[in-house]
Amino acid sequence: EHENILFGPKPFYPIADGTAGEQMYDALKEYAKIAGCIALTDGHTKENVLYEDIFKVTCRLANSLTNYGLDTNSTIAICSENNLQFFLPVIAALYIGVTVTSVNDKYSERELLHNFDITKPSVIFCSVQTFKRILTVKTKLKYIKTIVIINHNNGFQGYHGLNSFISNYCDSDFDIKNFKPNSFDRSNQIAFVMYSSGTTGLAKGVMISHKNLILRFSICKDPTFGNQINPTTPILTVIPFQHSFGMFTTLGYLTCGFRIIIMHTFEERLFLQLLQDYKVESTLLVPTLMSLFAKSSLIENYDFSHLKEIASGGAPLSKEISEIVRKRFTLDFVRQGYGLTETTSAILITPDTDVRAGSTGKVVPLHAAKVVDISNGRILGPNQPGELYFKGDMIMKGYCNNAEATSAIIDKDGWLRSGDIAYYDEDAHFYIIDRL
Ligand SMILES: O=C(O)[C@H]1CSC(c2nc3ccc(N4CCCCCC4)cc3s2)=N1
Repeated sequence: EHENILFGPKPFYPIADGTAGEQMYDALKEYAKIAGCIALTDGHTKENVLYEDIFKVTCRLANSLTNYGLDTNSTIAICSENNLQFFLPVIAALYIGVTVTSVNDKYSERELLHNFDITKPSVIFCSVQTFKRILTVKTKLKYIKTIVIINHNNGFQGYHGLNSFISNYCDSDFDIKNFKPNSFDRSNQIAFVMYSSGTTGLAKGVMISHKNLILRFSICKDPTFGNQINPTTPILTVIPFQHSFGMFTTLGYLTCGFRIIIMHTFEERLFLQLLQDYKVESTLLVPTLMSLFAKSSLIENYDFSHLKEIASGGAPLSKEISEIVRKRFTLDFVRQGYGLTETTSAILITPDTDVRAGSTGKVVPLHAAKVVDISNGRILGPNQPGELYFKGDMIMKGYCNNAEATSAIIDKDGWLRSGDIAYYDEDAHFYIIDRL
């Protein structure tokens, strides 16, 4: 009965122990020892944040959150555009098992109210830019205890900035040498709640466990499906951190010690200038930006000799656009990944040595896929289109407080329905055809 079920290969490295918070802590502690090792660079302001800064601030912030009264039953929200501070509350929460829910920084108050109604966060970490909307929403929701403005040191209008929150709640005798992330059951503890409309219209809360997340950490280090682990490797990303694609790729990059150049708004000239000036080796794009580069007249003006890969995700990428961009950047291949919010991150990824034009890749380690005939439920063989199903430890725990919607998408054997029509070729490379 394993007929026509496609399994990913063994992981290159065995799955590491510990929660996602413990694994992140170990990685940051390691890179913090490399003097001057840069973690993040703001592509707009050129400001840098070092691994040792992130390590120190996240440990102090975790201690502050604990003293504020948060624990593994608590949820915090992050509502911010891409910036250098975005991951500080996220990582601090991972250390102590506080659940993080990330909401779209472009959302209206009504959309924010709907999302917060699902997750009921007690503290909202926002930016100067989102503060006004968050303050209005807070006045309507009694379970929100306070707001912290992450890209402001001292805060304003009676609310703390990141530094003033820490100096107010961190142990006065805090010594980082004594700080340790909490240990808890990584399979059950919810690390994130992300929002997805799934196969219906209404936004639901997707529960991602620490176990789901450490599988992403493992895959991003896999030489075939991810990147080589060379600290300081420059990566450029414009993917919104608030969405699964940007959140889990960037967290993965931090566990690899990469130098991540970030943008909060896409500007073509700046993007190309950053690729050149920082000798970027890999960059993440979405298909709309791939199409823009397919038509761009600026590419010839820059030197991309260090660029090894362009990787696309977040939506299907046409073979034509992929080929045009590959040639224009004189690359051997453009890599693709396919994932759903419900599968944490990419569950199909082009293996870097075997990229087929138009294919979104092969099944990642420790997962399985099958293509099902929607008329009779039979599992199909190669080159026969049907509905894609997935199974494995990146499949979400379920939808927040919505057992009915969960059982509608994950069956009793743990197979998740994708809602996408696809086929695979004789060598198990997958091709997405359409949305159901
Ligand atoms: O389409 C979606 O709803 C979102 C949910 S999470 C997601 C993806 N996550 C990832 C994570 C990584 C990648 N990569 C592109 C392929 C090259 C190697 C890995 C990076 C592609 C994707 S697409 N797509």
